[in-house]
Formats: sequence, structure tokens, C-alpha cells
Amino acid sequence: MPPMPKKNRKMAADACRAMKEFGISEVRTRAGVKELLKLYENNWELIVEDNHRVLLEFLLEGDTDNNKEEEEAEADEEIAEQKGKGVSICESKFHVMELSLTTQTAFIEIIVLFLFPLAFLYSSVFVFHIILCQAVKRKNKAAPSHGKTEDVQIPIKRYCTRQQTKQALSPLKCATPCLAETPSKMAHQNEDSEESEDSQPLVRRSRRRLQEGEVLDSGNNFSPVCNRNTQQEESLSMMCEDSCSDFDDDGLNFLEVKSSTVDSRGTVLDLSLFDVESSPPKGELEMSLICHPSLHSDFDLPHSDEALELLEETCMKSYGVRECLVETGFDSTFDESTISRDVAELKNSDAQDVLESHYQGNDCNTLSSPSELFVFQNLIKVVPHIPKHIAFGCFNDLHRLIGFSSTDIESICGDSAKRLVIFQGQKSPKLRKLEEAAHDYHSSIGVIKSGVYIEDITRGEERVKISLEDGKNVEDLPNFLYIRQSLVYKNASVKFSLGRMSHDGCYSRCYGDCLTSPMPCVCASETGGQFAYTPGGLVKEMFLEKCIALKREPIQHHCFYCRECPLEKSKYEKSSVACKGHLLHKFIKECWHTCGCNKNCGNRIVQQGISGKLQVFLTPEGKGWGLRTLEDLPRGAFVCEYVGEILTNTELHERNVPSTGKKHAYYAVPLDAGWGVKGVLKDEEALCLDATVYGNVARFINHRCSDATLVEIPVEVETPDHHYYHLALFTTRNIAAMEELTWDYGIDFRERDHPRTAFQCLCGSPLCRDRKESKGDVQLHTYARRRRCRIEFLFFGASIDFLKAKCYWFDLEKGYLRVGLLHFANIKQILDLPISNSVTLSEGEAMDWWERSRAEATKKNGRDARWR
Ligand SMILES: C[S@@+](CC[C@H](N)C(=O)[O-])C[C@H]1O[C@@H](n2cnc3c(N)ncnc32)[C@H](O)[C@@H]1O
Repeated sequence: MPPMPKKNRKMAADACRAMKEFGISEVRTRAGVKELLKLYENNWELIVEDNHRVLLEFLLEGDTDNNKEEEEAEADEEIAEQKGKGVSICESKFHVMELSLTTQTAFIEIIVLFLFPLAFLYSSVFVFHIILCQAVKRKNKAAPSHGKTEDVQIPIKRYCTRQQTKQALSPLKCATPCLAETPSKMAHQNEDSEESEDSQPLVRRSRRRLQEGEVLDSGNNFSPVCNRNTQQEESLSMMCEDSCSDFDDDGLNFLEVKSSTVDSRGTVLDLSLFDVESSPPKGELEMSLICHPSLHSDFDLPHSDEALELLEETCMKSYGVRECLVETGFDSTFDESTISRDVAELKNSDAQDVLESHYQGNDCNTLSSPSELFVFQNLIKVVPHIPKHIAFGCFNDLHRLIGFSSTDIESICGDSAKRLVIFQGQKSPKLRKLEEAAHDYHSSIGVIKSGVYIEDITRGEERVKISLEDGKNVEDLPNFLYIRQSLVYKNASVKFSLGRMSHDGCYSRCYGDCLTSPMPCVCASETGGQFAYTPGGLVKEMFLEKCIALKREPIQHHCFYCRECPLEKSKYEKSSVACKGHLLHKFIKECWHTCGCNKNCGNRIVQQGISGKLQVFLTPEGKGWGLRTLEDLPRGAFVCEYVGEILTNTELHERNVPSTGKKHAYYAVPLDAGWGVKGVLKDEEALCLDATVYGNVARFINHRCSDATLVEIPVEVETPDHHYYHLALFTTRNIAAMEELTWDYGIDFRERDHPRTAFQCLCGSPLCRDRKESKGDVQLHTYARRRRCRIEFLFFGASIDFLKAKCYWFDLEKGYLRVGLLHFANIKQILDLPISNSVTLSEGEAMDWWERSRAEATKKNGRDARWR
């Protein structure tokens, strides 16, 4: 085989280094790189892009079976290696048994490790811990060892799900050796290793979502015009001045640790002294068994399964633990010299440096059991019912409380808080990063609450509470007045006063629930004689599809062009600028007071208001506040309407004199869906909604290009007058809890002079319209020669240059979809594309196609296909 070119070797080494940060072995990385290179025709650029993002995703999403095979191969290698050293697996096992039989005295002590998972960039998890143990451990440390402990290889057994493994990936070194990427080879050495991950009953771990009532309310009462609460903004770093034992007395401690006993067969562990209840920071806990094989004559090392079972049972039963993760392995971090070294290092460095240096290279491979102390560690992660967790970082003598307001800390820690040194205002950038990462992780799993938590931003205006959560305490609280319904500002002509309403229409004809009536009432005529809603309250599939397609394919015949466009007029004052076109939306007409039907009639959805669990949160991408759902939502569900002050365009213009380059959040939207009805618009007919000062939760919904989770549908409630309508937002697909709700503002990012488009889009959509073209560019031939995937082309709509095309390719095997941008010199190049199975699709069709293909692939592969 020809040697790998130097450039490739370097690239491969870089990739291995990058993946190592995520706990991915070199073997796996190299295999992944090889596959990707094949797939990408040796195009390294695609692989290294965005810090090897493609590679990382590829490896994470990679076939589990492949991983297993690899791991098995690794295990085999290890076995072979051991054989080479003359130590067989059986021998290792035998040593364990020998140890237990020859041990004359033993003592089992339960130590408790406090686990602090931190997520760093890319939401990886970083773990570090402190071992708190009784003085007796130290005392026993010098005791002579028995048996051949230095040769003993205790099998490490790792019970974990793939999900858990993923969560444990970290760009930093994993702090707890046994939580580090425990080599599966070790698992294979264990006689119980044939237990598959799935069949392992001890493992239950899921991302826990924030439950109502489980929030740590920092006591903020949202006032309509909130001022920045400086106290709560301060995230704190604290360091314990004294030793760990200081925490023991009054709460901010690790679990009370007492020694427990083992009966003569070594199978009964007395965990009654294990005082879980007394530990207030009930987040994730790790419990370890440490065996001192020199204290008791009748000690038999319990079988790991028995010990685990007992621990698990005790936790599940006694402490109401719902989720439990058990991992076993070595721990050699129990070393006083390391502790003092850490403290010394800590003094000269910031936390991250210390953590990195301490754990460098300290993985399970290199561990050996210290001769005088035999450590057998069982770790049980405990996620209690109501996590009253504090972001608590413990690194030997370092105790850090991260990102909590001092009020929170005091309320949780009581008097302990007073014994912590508070560091404020002198944080290094690294330390700040560490804090942020901790916060991101903890809030993402719903375990902690941040310093700012507002239970209900609506102040009771809505039927449901809408909370606000600030993950970092760094941004100003929103400053507005919550209103449930739009208000007319001044001159806007909104004609639904009772005097103007007629009672013909539905009044005499409908009763009860119009949806169940054999003859749809007059209100249905707006939607072609059919009601737009299903009896379940969702927008009907066909209608929804049309609304989505209309938004995604803004082609000319769907637009109305004003003779004198109010929008352009307001932008340029004396404008002769041509109208850019207004989408002619489809309207829904709901029944209302003037109809004879019941208030709960199925044709009254938007007017019932918000019913879902929503939350305002600080978006990690830097879009400012955003809105997310706290529960799963089905496709076609009403989320909220956009509420604000109803203004004429002239009035809006007076408020927002366009100022180029300003990056303020902009909260006004035109109500232009019906502008095409009467030809030339009077000034007061060109309306818009401004939610800057008065608005509802919709003002927090961020923009996403094309594949947003919400679509707006104009809904007539009071009157069938198309000039004023409710701008209602419905889901475009099934949405999972915690997903951000987004909406395509329908903006043209080339118009940078308008405040509405003054922001740089961070939507992250593969169809983002605000991309620097060079980023998406990929050489044509790279696509064209890609034979293993189905390739589809989407040509841009009318407003965009036809010589650019978005290209989708879909890997039917793996269910991956990627999107790229192609540039063509001329139409001929497009026609000459050397790909036989390409099709030209409109954007809407492409999205449909994607959904269909995804469903197929998901069915076929048994897992969800996703964007790559
Ligand atoms: C209606 S507000 C949305 C809520 C806003 N993020 C906030 O913090 O109040 C619209 C503003 O949010 C920001 N925004 C919305 N979508 C965005 C995106 N995709 N990328 C970047 N910023 C965005 C822009 O500043 C925009 O003017």
C-alpha cells in the first residue's frame, strides 16, 4: 500500500486529536475518517470544517454495530496483549478471587463522590468530583497489603446506555477515571459482559425535563417593566477556605458517610448508615465502595453484581430514586498527594487548568490498584425526584458554586454559604467559560435553575403561566408590558365595533359545535366550505400544507404588488421604489360571539388563547430571548398569536426611523396578508402590529429561514375584514418538548437598511437565506461524482439568481441529508449535470421529499434520520 501523503497524515492526526477531546478513540476516528474520505472523494475540507463537526457527528451517529465491532476488536487486542504479558483474563479473575480468599481482614467503607457534570461547548459533559471519606481511610492507607494486589486487574464493568455514553463525551478529560471512556475491552473481560446494554436493567438514564413546580424560583416577581437585578446577575464562584469536612455539619455536604459492614460471605452491605436524606444538594451522586482488605479477618469480597444490586435496590426503595446509572471500576484518585498538589496548583491557576492537568492521561487504561488500598468502586448516579441541585463543582479542595445568585445559595446552603469565599469580578475568561458551560449543561437537562426565573411573565393575563428562564444572568430582562389581545394605538382603522357588525351570517344557523354539524356554517366559506380545524383542534393537513408551501415558495403569483407600497413608502419616505410583493395568505374565519354556536365550538381555536406550556429562554446561539415549548406539540397545533399595538404603517414609521446597522431586536410585523383585496390601500388600511412596548409571548419568537417550526396563518375572528386579522402561529411539524419555536419572518436579508433585517441570521437552518455563499459552496464535481447517495436539486425561487442551486443529497442507507450550494456558470452547465438520478424540485417539494425520505429511512434503520 502506498504510504499516506504527509498532508493526509497530518489531517488524520489532527482529527484524532480533535476527536480524543470528545472521548473518541483513535481507532474509531481513523475508521470514520477513512469512510468519510471515501464518501467525500478525499475532500478533507468537508471533514475538517467547523472543527471536524461532520466527523464528530458521523462518529456519534455511526452505526452502533460498527462501534461494537470495533470495541470487540479492541477488547480482543487487549486480551492478546495480556496474553503476551502472560496474564490471561482468567488469571486476572483468579487474582480477584485469590485476593478475597486470602484477605484476612477487611473493611468496607462507602464513600460518596459528588458528581459534577459540566457541559462544555458542543454540549459535552465534563465530570469532576471530590472524594470525601472518613479519616479511617487515611489511617488504613499504610496498612500492609495482602495477596498480589499489585497484579490484580479488577474487571471494570460499565453499565451504560448509548445515550449515556454520548452524554459523557467531553472535550475535556473525564475527571473520574471510571467515568472516563471506560474501555469496552475491560467490559469484555468481565464474565458478565455478555449482558447487552439494552438488557441491563440497572441502567436508566434520561434527559430529565423541567417539570412544572420543580423550578427553583429565585423569588423574582416579574414586573411589567423589569429592571436589571444586579444581585442576581452576578454569578458566583466560591471557594471553600477550609477543608472538605467543613461542609459536613450543616447541609452543604456530601452524603454523610459512615462505614458499613459486610457479613462473613461479604454479600450483605449495611447501607442503613448511608444518610442520603441529610444531603441537601440532591443532584447526581456517586457512591463508591472502597474495600480495605486488611481490617477484617472474615472478609470476602462481594461479587460486584450483588453489591450493585444491593446499592441500587437501597437507593431505589429507600430514597425514591427514579433513575439510576451504575458504573463500576477502579478509582485510584484516592491519593492525598494528589489532593495537596491540586490545591497548590489551584492557587496558581484557574479551575480549568487544574482540572485539565490533573486528569491528563488519567484514564482507566493506566490505572492500577494501589498496593496498600484495594479500591473497588461502584458508582451510582442518583437523580432524585425533585432535584434541588446546585451547580456544585467539587474538585478536591476546590468548592465552587457556579452561576447562582447569592440569595439562591443562601437559601439552599443556609449557614454554609457564609463559610464560602465569594469571588466576584475577577474571573479569568477561562473560568467564565467554565461557569457558562456548567450552566448550559445544568439548565439543558433541567436539573438546575438559574438565578433569574420568572414564573409567569403574563402576570395572569393568559390562561396558562409562561415562565422565563435566564441561563446565564447576563442579559437584560425583557422590558415590555404583557397584553393578551392587540390594542389599537391611534389612527389604525379596525372595524369591529359592535355597531358595524351584522347578524346575518352564522347567527341564525349554527348551534352547539359547528364542526359536528352536518352543514358547515357560513364561517367555513372562507376556507372553501370546509372548516380549517379538525375536531382535535389542529389545522387540517391539506390547509396547513398549503400555508407552509406558500411561505416556502414565495413565487410570483402568490404575491400582491402594491402600486404604492406602504412598506416601501415608510422606508424611503418619498418613495418610488417598487413594491417587493406581499404574500396572499389563506385566511381562516372562526366563529365568534355573533354566531349561534357554543363558546367551545371547534371552530374557535385562536380566540381561546394560549393553552400550551411555553417558556421564554435565553438562546445559546446569541439570538437573544427565544420561545420554547415545554411539552411535545403535534403538527398543526395553535401556539399563540402575535399580539401588539395595532398601528398604521405611517405611525410605525414615526416610531422606527430606520437606522442602518442597528442591531436592536425589532418587534413590528406588517399585517399585509389582505392588502391585495382592494387595490390601492388607504394609509389607515396598511396596518401592522408592534410588540415593542405592549405585546404577548410571540414577541420572543425568533426567525428561522424556511424550515421554521411555526407558520403564520391569518385568522379572522371578529370580522371578515381582511385588513385587520389575528396573526396566528401554528406548528409546521411535530415538535418535541424543549425545542425552540421559530417562525420565518419572510424577510429578505439583502435589505440590510431595514431594522427588521438588521440582524445577522443565526437560525442555523440548512436553508438559511443569510449565508455567506462561500461557506456553502462545494465544488460541483464533488457532488456530481457522489454515486452512493441520491442527489436532488432544489433551484432557488424567482427572487434569487437562477444560476445558484441548492443541492440536497440523501444517503438512503444512513438517512442523512446534506445541503450545499452550487454555482453554475450558465444554464447549460445545469442541464449537463452528469447525474442521472437528479431531479429538480421546488423548495416546498424538497422539504416534502425530505420528510418522506426521512420517514422511510427511520422506518428502515430503526432510528431517526436527521440533517447532517
Ligand atoms: C421579535 S424579536 C425576537 C425576540 C428577541 N430575540 C428578543 O430577545 O427579544 C426579533 C429580534 O430577535 C433577533 N433575532 C430573531 N431571529 C434571529 C435569528 N435567526 N438570528 C439572529 N437574531 C435573531 C433579532 O434581533 C430580531 O430583530
